Amino acid sequence: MSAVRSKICGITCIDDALAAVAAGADAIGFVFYAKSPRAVSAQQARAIIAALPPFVTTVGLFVNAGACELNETLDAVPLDLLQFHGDETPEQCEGYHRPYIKALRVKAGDDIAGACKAYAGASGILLDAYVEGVPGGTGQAFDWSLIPQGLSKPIILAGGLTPGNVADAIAQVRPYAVDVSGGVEKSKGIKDHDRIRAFMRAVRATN
Ligand SMILES: O=C(O)c1ccccc1NCC(=O)[C@H](O)[C@H](O)COP(=O)(O)O
Repeated sequence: MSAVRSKICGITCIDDALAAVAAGADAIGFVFYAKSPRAVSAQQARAIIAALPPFVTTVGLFVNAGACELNETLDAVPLDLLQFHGDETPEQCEGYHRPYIKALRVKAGDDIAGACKAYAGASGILLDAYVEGVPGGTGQAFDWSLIPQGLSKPIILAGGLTPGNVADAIAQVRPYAVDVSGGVEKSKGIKDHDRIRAFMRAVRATN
């Protein structure tokens, strides 16, 4: 099995971004969703990305953003990958002609295999916890046994991951990548660099 990749999401400052990269994160995520305490402006994200060394994937996260708002962000911010975390249809996701991942908030009975087929153009599918009324960044894990084997897309596992449970999550799910936000924070939007390092050590120990 190839090494599991990692994304640290909800990055709001240069120091946290550099700490994530130094710890070995493959990608960092920026939340462009105003209702989140982790939300950043295009200017903030641009400044953080300008401070990054090469070979770090930058991910822009949107929740049902309008085309105008999303295109303005794309014009201002050098994003490598889009993450659609709302109810965006496959057609809407495809409409930006950029690599993207689609997030699914998982609850019992969801047809995850069908969703992987529906979002045929996605680079990957991010599986996150379903919490009524909260689109993401919940800090809640979901029942990983709900994830079927043999899905047609690379799976990014998210939702309540921490330095303490990520190894078990990888052993059980064998995802392409893991994604974390709250589990490596001091407070919403402020990352704890020791927890980032502990999380990345735990991921590397499975590789
Ligand atoms: O992080 C947020 O605040 C957020 C808000 C609205 C939609 C999505 C959001 N985050 C998406 C992510 O990719 C998070 O990393 C993912 O939901 C996992 O979060 P956590 O459970 O805190 O690790």
